[in-house]
Amino acid sequence: MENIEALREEVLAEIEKAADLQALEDVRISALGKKGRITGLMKNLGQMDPDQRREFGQTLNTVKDQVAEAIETRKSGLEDAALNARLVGERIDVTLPSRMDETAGRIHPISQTMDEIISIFGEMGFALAEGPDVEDDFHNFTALNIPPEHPAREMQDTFYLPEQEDGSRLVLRTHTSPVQIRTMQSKTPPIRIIAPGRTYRSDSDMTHTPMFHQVEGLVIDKKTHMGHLKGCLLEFVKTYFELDEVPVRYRPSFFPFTEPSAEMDIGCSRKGGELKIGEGDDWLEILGCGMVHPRVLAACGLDPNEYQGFAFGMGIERIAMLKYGIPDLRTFFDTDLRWLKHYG
Ligand SMILES: Cc1ccc(OCc2nc(C(=O)N[C@H]3CCS(=O)(=O)C3)cs2)cc1
Repeated sequence: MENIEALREEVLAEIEKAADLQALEDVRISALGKKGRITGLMKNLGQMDPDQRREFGQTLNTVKDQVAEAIETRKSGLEDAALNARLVGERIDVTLPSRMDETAGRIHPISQTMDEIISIFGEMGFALAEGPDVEDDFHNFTALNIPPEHPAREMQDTFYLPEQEDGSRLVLRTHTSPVQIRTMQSKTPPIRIIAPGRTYRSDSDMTHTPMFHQVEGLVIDKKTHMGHLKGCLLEFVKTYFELDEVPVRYRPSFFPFTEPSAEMDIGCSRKGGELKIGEGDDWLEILGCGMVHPRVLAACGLDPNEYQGFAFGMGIERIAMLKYGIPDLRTFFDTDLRWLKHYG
């Protein structure tokens, strides 16, 4: 029995000393394998008398279990150590700057502004509506109560495409209003849409480019009135400029497609050449708006006695210039990467 105890101590010591999984496996084979030292003792059982065999056998099984358990424990320890060694060796420091050249793409300020405005009105229940950039005379002018001799139809304002075979003239739309016309022709009220997109006017100076972006909105329902218009637009400017309160004022204006028409200003301060929205005693024009003219409703097949609506329109470049402090409109389209990196 003493030599079983001596062998147990010897094997347990070898297990503890095993420096890696292979060394441990070698100890296991040398102790418990077919020709192992513990297995070998089992062969002696045959020469013993029953009492001796029972006692020896129990002791031997106990030692086998203890050695097997010690091997498993040591194996788990070695596996954990091997895993930790890998984790340390293969650790990636995610805080290190990328080796990639940092010219990652950016969203253009115009796209950012449009997306934000669309999202704000989306939250207010407006659906996104789009339409063609090339429009016909009816959808871009006539249906909007813009009479034949109106200056907006002049060549110095509007881009005309070559005359069609039937003599009609197509234009590059001068506003996104045709989208609202098409919507009123195809959908039954209530209507709440926001119509963003490119618009074109034959203009070019520091505050005008031949192509620019607009977002217009339209609400058509029963008993809609100016209070709805003012509540809706106030909510928009508070959310867009991230202010709890924004002073606004409405100045009477004229657009053929709305009556009454107004321009909405927000309170701001320009002290020291720095523009601050929402405070001060100065004013900044943000958008135009008004109640949809009855003739426009009628042109789309809606009865002005049954339905009323309001509409508004804003220039995206103008809004983005305000929010991002961009001085020159033309820089939006210079594709200067330094500019895009700065404002993007
Ligand atoms: C059927 C329909 C009926 C009415 C509509 O009114 C859209 C409106 N737009 C304005 C307006 O002031 N727009 C300008 C703002 C700056 S801008 O980009 O130059 C164009 C006022 S009301 C539109 C569609």
